Amino acid sequence: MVTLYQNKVIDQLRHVLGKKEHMVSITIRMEQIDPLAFFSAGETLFYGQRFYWSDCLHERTFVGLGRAQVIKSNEKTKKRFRDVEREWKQIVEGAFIEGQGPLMFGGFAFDPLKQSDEHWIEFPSAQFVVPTFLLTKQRDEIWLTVNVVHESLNQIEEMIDSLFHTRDESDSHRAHIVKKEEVARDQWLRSVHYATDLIRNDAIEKVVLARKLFLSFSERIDRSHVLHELHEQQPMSYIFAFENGSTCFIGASPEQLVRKNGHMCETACLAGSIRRGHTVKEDEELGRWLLQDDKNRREHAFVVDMIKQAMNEVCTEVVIPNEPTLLKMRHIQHLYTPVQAKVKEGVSIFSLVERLHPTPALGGFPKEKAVQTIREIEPLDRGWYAAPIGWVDANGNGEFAVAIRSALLEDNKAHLFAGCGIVAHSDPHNEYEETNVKFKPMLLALEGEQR
Ligand SMILES: C=C(O[C@H]1C=CC=C(C(=O)O)[C@@H]1O)C(=O)O
Repeated sequence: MVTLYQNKVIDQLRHVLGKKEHMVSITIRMEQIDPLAFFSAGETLFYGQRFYWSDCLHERTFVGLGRAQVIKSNEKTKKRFRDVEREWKQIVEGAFIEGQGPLMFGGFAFDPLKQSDEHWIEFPSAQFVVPTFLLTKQRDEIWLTVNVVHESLNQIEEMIDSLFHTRDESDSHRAHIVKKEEVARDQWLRSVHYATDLIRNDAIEKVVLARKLFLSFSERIDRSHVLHELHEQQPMSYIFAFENGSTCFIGASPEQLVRKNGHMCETACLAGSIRRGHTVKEDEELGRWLLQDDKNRREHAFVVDMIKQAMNEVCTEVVIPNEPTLLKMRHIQHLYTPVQAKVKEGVSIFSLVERLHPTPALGGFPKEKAVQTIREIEPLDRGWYAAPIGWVDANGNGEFAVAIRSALLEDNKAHLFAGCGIVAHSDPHNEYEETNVKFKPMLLALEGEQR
């Protein structure tokens, strides 16, 4: 089987390498291969240059290994969205394509104006990569795309050899947690208190404040294993990982930012939360309470109003139900309102992302004031947490999730992030408990390391 793929790829490349276009992109159909196994197989050759994405409906899974092209922006304004769009168009136009074509994966920082801390040093305000190898699983079909810029046939042949010969490293040692620290807990509680004062004084209407949990492990964290745990434990989430040098941003988010397919697009309002119950009865009671609770309905309404307005500006046929329903994840339930619309001619996925980020579910309301308040009073640098992460294909279709329930992994360290929406009657201790529930997906996946 190995030589079959190798031969197919090499045969196809032999005919097209040396074309005058800058990048050659070919795609072949493959037999079944597990995307997580492919991610793991890339460890030897591509550690620090891998990504993983699987959407919440399991419609598409992407694994990227290596870097054929990188788009990067350190731009601190909204221009970063347009810079990425322009560069992506140039790459696609300059490529020789056989098959489905290249795809890029990446994301944006939450707030490039926030003073950055050293942990996020490898994550600029925008970065996307076109991988050398892209494995696509769409429904039950598997495709391998190879994007070549400089490599020779021999190099590609060796890489494929390595990828399809790597064994499953199930005998590897599991790292266990040796230290757990709540970062700036008291400062965060004070910030929540301060934010409620600002809101009561009409300086702002809603702000989302996040905090951090720091974990240190006995040895290097096995990223493939964490992805595996996230898949097992959070099957209804977007599962993502983006490696950049020695660090990896990873998570299991329930929140869609936007999906564009041709003229159609979708987004979702997700805000307002309560834990899951221990019994079916308790769970239903908590859900009913959430649907009727004024504070949570207010938090949710800010998101619906803002998204409605943003979509109406660039879309037609915007469909938004009048009442939220419940979205139940493993540890938490949220108020949820799905949105569908038809995009106006010429509106790209990048402009949708630019318009929507950050929704009041991650920033607050009004948007600019909320982001500025976060910049001033939140005791951490969010980096890529709570920001758009996702993919765009050669036709401009794609999907972005909001990167929450996430962590930044270093070698044997993990920084976990969780936040919650603060409105006038928020109680700092209840909000603190809510962040504990929101840490759970990443915490359990990382603790899975020691099971
Ligand atoms: C900011 C987070 O969640 C947001 C998404 C859903 C519900 C939220 C809430 O109820 O506060 C938050 O707005 C997080 O998980 O870190």
